[in-house]
Amino acid sequence: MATLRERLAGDVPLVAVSFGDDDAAGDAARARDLGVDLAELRIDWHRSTEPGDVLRAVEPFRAAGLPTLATIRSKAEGGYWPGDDAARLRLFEAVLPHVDAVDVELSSAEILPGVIAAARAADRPVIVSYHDFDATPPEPALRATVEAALAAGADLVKISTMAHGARDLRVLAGLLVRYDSMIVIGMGAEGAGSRVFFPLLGSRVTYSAIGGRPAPGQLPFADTVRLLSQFSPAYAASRAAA
Ligand SMILES: O=C1C[C@@](O)(C(=O)O)C[C@@H](O)[C@@H]1O
Repeated sequence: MATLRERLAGDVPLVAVSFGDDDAAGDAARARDLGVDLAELRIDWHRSTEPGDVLRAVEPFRAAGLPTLATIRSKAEGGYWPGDDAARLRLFEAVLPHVDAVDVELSSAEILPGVIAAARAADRPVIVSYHDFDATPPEPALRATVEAALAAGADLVKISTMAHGARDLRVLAGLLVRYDSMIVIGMGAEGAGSRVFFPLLGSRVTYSAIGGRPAPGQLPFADTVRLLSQFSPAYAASRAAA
């Protein structure tokens, strides 16, 4: 079985679902049974962010054999992390050996080098991310963001911005034409098609929802699987083989 690092570097897009800690055991079992490729553990959604409690909520996903991505999203980028950055770095360090990859915002400049160093030490790939829940910045600004994330040591760069129409979708698609190792998402109703179409252009991960708290424009997991299977023979074959 390929490692998550190998799958992220491959040609077949992965379908992720985000989970909190409401019912980790049930979520992990459901995700495994449904064939979720990647469980994004939204630790900023957890009721307790004590490392021991977080590790207890991570464990069922590991036990189910699901690839895991730890995200502790800052409030500045739409998340709910209640603490300071020093505590966030400590939590990343505690969790890293127990997950397969991490996601950290480029804007979390104070902890970015520490998270990347800890991920390197644990040999885990790092997604360096950028979110804009209001708009899609112009292409030169987004290119500068991608370049900065790559310079910081990103294995993958994730750009997720609110898309208002064709112009924004073209800007976002342009990033996939220009760079490899990208995750690109157009959020919102007008971006929803990007969640199926951008993986066809090489975006490595698409995020979907099983109940819970869907991000703007996110499609249900079952719809994402159905549409991606229809348009990506490689994805359909990977599901058939799983
Ligand atoms: O950054 C992303 C993408 C996302 O915001 C989305 O729009 O699908 C959902 C988040 O959970 C994830 O961390």
